[in-house]
Amino acid sequence: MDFYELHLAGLVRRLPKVAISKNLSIASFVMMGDTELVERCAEKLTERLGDISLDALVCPEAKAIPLTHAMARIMKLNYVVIRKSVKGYMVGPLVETVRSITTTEEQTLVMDGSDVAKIRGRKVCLVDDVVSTGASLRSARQILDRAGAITVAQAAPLLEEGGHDGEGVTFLETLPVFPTEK
Ligand SMILES: Nc1ncnc2[nH]cnc12
Repeated sequence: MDFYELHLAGLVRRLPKVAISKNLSIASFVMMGDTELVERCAEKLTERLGDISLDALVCPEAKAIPLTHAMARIMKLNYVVIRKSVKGYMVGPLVETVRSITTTEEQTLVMDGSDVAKIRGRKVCLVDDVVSTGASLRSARQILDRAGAITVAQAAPLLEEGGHDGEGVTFLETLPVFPTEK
């Protein structure tokens, strides 16, 4: 298997290249479970956000949850996770059907009603692990708008090349994409 050597937040990781189509391969980046990488990225990203005034962090489930938790600890904030399905234990969930611009697929995003109450009228930073096309950030902003939150910042350790232009996203490094080897 072919690998890409990622240098991020002072650490090095070997990411397996995975074909996502006949022509395109990505370097698979899964920081969830990598304690050292999560903690280091949290420190660097928090530093890079500077002294912006925030009331809470928000992330989509699932890969960005540990990073968001680590950042929230440093910033002494709580955080909200945008879920992908309604759970029986939720109280008055807010459900938003989003359609990505790049695919025609519909996706359901859900925020527990008690989480909506925490961020309504509040300033939040949206956190993800890797920003690719920007579709997932866009969808997340859609449900945040409906929840009445004010998204004042967006942050991710990696910005994948060839997708989102990075404008408005605080990031640490870019991640290349590759032609699929035949
Ligand atoms: N390179 C990547 N690795 C893991 N998840 C991703 N989502 C978008 N790009 C990704």
